[in-house]
Amino acid sequence: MLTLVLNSGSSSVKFALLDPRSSEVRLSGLIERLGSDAASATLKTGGEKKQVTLKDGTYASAFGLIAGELDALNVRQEVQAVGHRVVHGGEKFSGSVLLTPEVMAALRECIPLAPLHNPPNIAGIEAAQLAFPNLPQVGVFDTAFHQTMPPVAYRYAVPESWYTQHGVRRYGFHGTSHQYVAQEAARMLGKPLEDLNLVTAHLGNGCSATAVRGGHSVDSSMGFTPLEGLVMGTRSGDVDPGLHDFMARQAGLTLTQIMTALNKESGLLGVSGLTNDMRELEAASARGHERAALALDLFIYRLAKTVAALSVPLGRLDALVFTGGIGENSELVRARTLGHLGLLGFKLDEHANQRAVRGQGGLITIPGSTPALVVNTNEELMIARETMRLVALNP
Ligand SMILES: Nc1ncnc2c1ncn2[C@@H]1O[C@H](COP(=O)(O)OP(=O)(O)O)[C@@H](O)[C@H]1O
Ligand SMILES: CC(=O)OP(=O)(O)O
Ligand SMILES: [Mg+2]
Repeated sequence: MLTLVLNSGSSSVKFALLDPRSSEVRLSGLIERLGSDAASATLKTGGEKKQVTLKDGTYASAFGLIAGELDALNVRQEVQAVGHRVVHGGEKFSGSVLLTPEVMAALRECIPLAPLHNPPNIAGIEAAQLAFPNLPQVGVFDTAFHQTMPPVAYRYAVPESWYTQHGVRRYGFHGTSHQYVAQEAARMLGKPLEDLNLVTAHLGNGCSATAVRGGHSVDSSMGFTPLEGLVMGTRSGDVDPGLHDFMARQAGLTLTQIMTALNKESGLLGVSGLTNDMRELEAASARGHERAALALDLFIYRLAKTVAALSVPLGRLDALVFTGGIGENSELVRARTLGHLGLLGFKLDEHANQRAVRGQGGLITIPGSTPALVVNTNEELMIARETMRLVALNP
């Protein structure tokens, strides 16, 4: 029994074919530069990796390629369902759903809530429905896990009609990852999840941190859109809302230009003027590149402040969890973040921090410290499990 999991982004599709019961991954891949004529795919089967060029940059050819790979592996008959990551479910979706025509219509209504993420998600679903017309397709939302946030966490202090008429509230994202790593952290700590108060930090291209009390999200750093909160690769995170008007008047920018700058030209890239890639930034900073060093400082300082703020709804912090490409791999970001957080009782174990590389994870603090740990996220496995659960409920 296999599930195909798809994460369709604005210029890439990540996919994995896996068995949700054994967690075995049969095929995985990343199709990049969609929308251009230089689209290419990196595919992994077993231990082998190969690079393929697409005939054009459309979603249709991306899904044609995936279907072709399933045939080449002779596994198409074993695939029972397709699970999709959907970033924004608004207030309509508090859990995963079968992607019926009615649900697709409701998803289109959520486009204004996540203009950068939802359109490619929807395009990916439509292409998958054409490529695999006989398979049930399920949507798993980034926002679902955060539906347990109380009003004090999800409301903004804006006129009430903005919320009641336009759905302006905080939603939270990366929920699948926060939920998965919270469960794994409980397992690694040998304690029931119900008894644990955790802050989980998902640090990838998009970054967010969540307060998880007894396995439920009670607050998160991302809000109405995936732009709020932490400093990210190309996103600013929190800024003064007054600067939109100021930059429009002062620099003559349109709202679209301002939003593009905040989403795509800010964050690590904007401050360093160099790159949004944490590996490159660390290397440049080590060579003495001052703007790279500042970008790194800002990223870490803001992360630490957010972890401290998210401890407030928990009352007591039992552990901090690092995950995502940066959280799992950057020894430096973890060490320096904990360095800011002595007041919460964190004491780094340098050797453990060096050992905690992708594939291993584990505790990175010394005995007597508030525990901090590295947990490798697995959004694909969570989506595959959710997909099979939904399919079993709707035979
Ligand atoms: N060894 C490493 N050291 C520091 N940062 C790393 C390392 N490996 C990956 N990263 C960073 O992880 C980020 C990408 O995270 P990832 O979770 O893969 O992204 P996405 O959100 O696209 O899934 C990039 O900034 C990348 O530089
Ligand atoms: C919600 C979000 O920021 O997603 P990503 O990290 O994939 O950009
Ligand atoms: Mg990610």
